[in-house]
Amino acid sequence: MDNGAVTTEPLLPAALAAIRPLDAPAMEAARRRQAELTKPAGSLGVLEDASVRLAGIHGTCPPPYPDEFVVAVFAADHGVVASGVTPWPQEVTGAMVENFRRGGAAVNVLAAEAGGTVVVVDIGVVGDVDEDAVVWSRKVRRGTADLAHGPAMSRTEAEQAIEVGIGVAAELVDAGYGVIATGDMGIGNTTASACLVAHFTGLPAEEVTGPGTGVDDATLKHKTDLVAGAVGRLAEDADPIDVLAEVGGLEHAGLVGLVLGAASRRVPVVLDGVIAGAAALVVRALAPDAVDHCFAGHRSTEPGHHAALALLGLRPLVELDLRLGEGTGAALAFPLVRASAAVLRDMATFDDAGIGS
Ligand SMILES: Cc1cc2ncn([C@H]3O[C@H](COP(=O)(O)O)[C@@H](O)[C@H]3O)c2cc1C
Ligand SMILES: O=C(O)c1cccnc1
Repeated sequence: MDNGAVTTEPLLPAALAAIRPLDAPAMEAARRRQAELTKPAGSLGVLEDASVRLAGIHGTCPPPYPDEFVVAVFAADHGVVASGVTPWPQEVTGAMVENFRRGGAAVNVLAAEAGGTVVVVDIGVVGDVDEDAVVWSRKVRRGTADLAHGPAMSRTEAEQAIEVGIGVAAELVDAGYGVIATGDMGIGNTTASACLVAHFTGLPAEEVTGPGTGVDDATLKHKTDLVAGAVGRLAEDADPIDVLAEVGGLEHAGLVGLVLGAASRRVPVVLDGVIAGAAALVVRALAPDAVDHCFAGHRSTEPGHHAALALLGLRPLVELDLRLGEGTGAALAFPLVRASAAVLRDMATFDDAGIGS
């Protein structure tokens, strides 16, 4: 790592060892309590399911009410931009990091609306990025190599980036955040996402490659062919971290670590769009129980996100045709997760209210 950080004990083995299935008795208690609350059984729909999941993650019913949440935006550049998969220049990644720092991006606005904080992790932006309270310097390398022509990064770099994510999760949990939302910034990252989704779902590139920030038909065809070619280099049973190194991004690897780290501490994660969904597929391959600690904040219009959520078995909390990333969909969904905890904690039971059921 070129940030001078000295890695001591690797964090990944300990995180994987600490991840447990959801707590079945706490989930059963939450289901029983939902049935006793003053409403027809099941009438709060997905909110009831969310409250049961929260109880299972925390191992208590009612689960703690999450006052605060943080969006951890992992930012990195992608060598595949040189292959013409996005209309935007690479410099936009670093420029958006400065926009996040100043509070001017969509995720800043939407996180603030929901009472959340934004932290940006430079895990691989090409240009120099200054560190402060908002932007954390954790560069593993300055952008990936072009995945069209060979591995995006080495396995060691992918592992380092996962370690960064686990470390960030630990810092955020220690700082008291009760829910962590995922965010991403990286011009070109919908191409790497499509590769990950195609590999892990086994679906053809045409079904999981989308326009990203918006490309014309010819560019979408080129992007799709490029994804098919890159995924074709991977053995079906390839090790998930090798897959990440071959066709993923540094922010994907960071997000893998973030989810694993949060799950290992029994802290819920709200996933954002296709970039988070692609990272969660790597998580699923490494530690399936960690996926149960996640909520799908929303479903983006990118086709790969539909495919990823289907395989993850996660139902999106909102569907608003967003196609931005940054953590915007996760920030919008956080109040729903919080509301599900409030229902379990605050609603009266039929007994309390003296209403016969
Ligand atoms: C100004 C701007 C702000 C963004 N915020 C998130 N993204 C999103 O778009 C990019 C992925 O799309 P593609 O693969 O087509 O390049 C990522 O940076 C993602 O975070 C943005 C993109 C732009 C241009
Ligand atoms: O689904 C997303 O998060 C997304 C879609 C398009 C571009 N950037 C992100």
